[in-house]
Amino acid sequence: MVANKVLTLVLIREASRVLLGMKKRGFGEGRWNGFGGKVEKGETILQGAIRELREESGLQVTHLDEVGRLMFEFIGDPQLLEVHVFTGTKYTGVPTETNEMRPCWYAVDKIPLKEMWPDDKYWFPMFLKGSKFSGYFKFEGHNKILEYDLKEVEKL
Ligand SMILES: Nc1nc(SCCc2ccccc2)c2[nH]cnc2n1
Repeated sequence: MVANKVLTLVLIREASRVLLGMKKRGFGEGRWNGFGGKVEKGETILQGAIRELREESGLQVTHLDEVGRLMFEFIGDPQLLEVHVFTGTKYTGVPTETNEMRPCWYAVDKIPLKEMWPDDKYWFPMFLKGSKFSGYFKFEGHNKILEYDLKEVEKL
């Protein structure tokens, strides 16, 4: 039994816009997404989220709220991805392009869902409403969802 791979995903939000990054290489390349990645040994999931945000966007935050938990299964890969989704509104710094990500602000009614992971169109509306959510998506490759379940939750 392979342990889950724990990942973070940070969505910085202002009143009517969300900061996304275009992934320039690696997992999810060519898609807009929040900022995130692997949680390293010796750091908490929250510390990993804060670190990845800083490394990938240049933004510094002192507080993030966990708003979602998403599990991803990719057919043929025994390791499940366990993605902890965070949001924050108070930050310092200016969104800066890195070799990983090209940041861009998107109005909440113009989220580029067609250029994002296919599961995002199911849970992003819950995120925008300020709900907490928990979901599981089974993928074949990186573009086809074979099955999923997703629910809004009171508590993660
Ligand atoms: N939105 C979204 N994100 C991810 S991975 C997020 C975590 C991550 C991992 C590696 C580098 C950067 C960020 C997904 N996987 C499958 N569907 C998905 N949807």
